[in-house]
Amino acid sequence: MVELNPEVYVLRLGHRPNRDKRVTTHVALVARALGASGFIMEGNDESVFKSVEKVKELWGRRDFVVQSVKNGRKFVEDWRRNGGRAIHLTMYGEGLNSKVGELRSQSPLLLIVGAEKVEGWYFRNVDYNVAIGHQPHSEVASVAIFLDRIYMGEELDIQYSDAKLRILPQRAGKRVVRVGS
Ligand SMILES: C[S@@+](CC[C@H](N)C(=O)[O-])C[C@H]1O[C@@H](n2cnc3c(N)ncnc32)[C@H](O)[C@@H]1O
Repeated sequence: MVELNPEVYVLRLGHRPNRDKRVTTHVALVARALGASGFIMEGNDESVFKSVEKVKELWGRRDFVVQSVKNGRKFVEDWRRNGGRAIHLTMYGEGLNSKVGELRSQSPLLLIVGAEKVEGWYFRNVDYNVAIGHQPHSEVASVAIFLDRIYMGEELDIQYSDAKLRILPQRAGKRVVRVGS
């Protein structure tokens, strides 16, 4: 497996169980697939956690952390107190191009993404507010682009050694082989 640095975790704020199941699940799946080490959600939603656990079980990376926290602010405070860097992804922040070099040399990183409006507290109490372009789009795209840029595309070659299933890439059609139990 490729060794990716820095270590990145994703904190999802503002999840609304009646509206955000799919998007929040996608934030977590993108984080896992593109090399992050864990997904933390403020609040709880068993259906999101179940979907991610199912993917881990079949496709590997069983050590990918999936955690629910009651209070996102406290999590960020503790994270920073323990030496981690907190990065809020927001279209109002500083452009990723100007920050990515500096961020590559720091670890672990906590990426914070919202659902609707993110409280002002986060803008003031993180190490960086980083924009993935200055247009409104999506938390899923923001996490994906951030990980791709920080890992410079190496995350696309990840193979998880504890996977039960592996894809044999095809020009056309699908081939999936069972590699573990
Ligand atoms: C659907 S957007 C919500 C935007 C919301 N209207 C606001 O004012 O924050 C959900 C999340 O996607 C992320 N996001 C959207 N566009 C972004 C951008 N251009 N750069 C970085 N993150 C972005 C942010 O983390 C945001 O909280």
